[in-house]
Amino acid sequence: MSRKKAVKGKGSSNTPNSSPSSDKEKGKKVPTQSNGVVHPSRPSLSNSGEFYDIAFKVMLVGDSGVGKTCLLVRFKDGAFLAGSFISTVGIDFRNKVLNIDGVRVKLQIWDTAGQERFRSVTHAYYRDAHALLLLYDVTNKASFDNIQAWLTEIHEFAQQNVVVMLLGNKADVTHERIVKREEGEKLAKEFGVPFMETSAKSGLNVELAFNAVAKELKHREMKEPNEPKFQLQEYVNKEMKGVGCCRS
Ligand SMILES: Nc1nc2c(ncn2[C@@H]2O[C@H](COP(=O)(O)OP(=O)(O)OP(=O)(O)O)[C@@H](O)[C@H]2O)c(=O)[nH]1
Ligand SMILES: [Mg+2]
Repeated sequence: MSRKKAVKGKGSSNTPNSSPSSDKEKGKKVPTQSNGVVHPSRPSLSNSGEFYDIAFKVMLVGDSGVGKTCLLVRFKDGAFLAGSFISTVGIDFRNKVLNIDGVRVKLQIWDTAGQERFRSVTHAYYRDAHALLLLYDVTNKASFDNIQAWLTEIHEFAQQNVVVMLLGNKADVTHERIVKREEGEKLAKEFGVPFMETSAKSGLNVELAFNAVAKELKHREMKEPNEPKFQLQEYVNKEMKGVGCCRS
C-alpha cells in the first residue's frame, strides 16, 4: 500500500456548508472510496510530516460539558485542559496517526459542540463519520439520560455501519459521581454498543478508546478473507483499566 503524509490539524468550521471532507486537507486531492475511507494512492509531501496508510473520520458527540474537547486534547497532546470551561462553538478537528498492527491509521477527529443551538451544524457532519465516540459525564445524570436521544440522532444522520462507542467520562471524580459504571454497561448492552469509562483528567482509557476504534475500522477495511472478525468489546474488556488506576 502506498503512503501519504498527514496534514496537521487543527482546523475549525462553524457552518454546515463547509464539508468536513473537502477543504480541510489544504486543497490536497486524496482518492476516496465510496464509503469515504481514504486510501492514498501515492506518496506525497505535505506541510506536516507523518506518513499514513489509511484514514478515517471519528466524531466526538454528547451533551455540552461532558468532556469531548478535553478528551481530544488529552489524546492528541497528552494534557488536561484544567480551569474554566470554554464551550466549543460549531465544530473543530485534530489529526493523529496511530500505528495499528504495523499499519499507519490516520484519525481525523471531529470535536462537535454539545450545545443544542449547534445541532444542525453537527448533523451535516454525521454522514461522513466512520466512528462516533458518544460521551456522557458520570457526574451528570442528564447527560446520561440523553444518550438515548443521541443514539436516535446517530441512527437518523450517520451511516448505517458507523462504529459507535459509549464513553462514561470524568471517571476520576469519586465524590460527585452519580452514574455507576454498571449503569453505563447496562445501557451499552441494551443498545449493543461497546462501552468503557474514561477520564480526560487522569488519562484513564483515553488512548484505548481511540485505539480500539482505529483497530475496528482498520480490520473492517483491510481484513484478509480467512482472518477472524475483530471483536471490539472483547478487546476493550481485555485492555480496559478500572477507576483507581491511571493509564495515559
Ligand atoms: N474531573 C474531570 N473534569 C473534566 C474531564 N473532562 C472534562 N472535564 C471538565 O469538564 C468541563 C467541560 O469539558 P469540555 O471538554 O470543554 O466539554 P465539551 O464536551 O467539549 O463541551 P462542549 O464543547 O460545550 O460540547 C471542563 O471544565 C473540563 O475541565 C474529566 O475527565 N475529569
Ligand atoms: Mg467542547
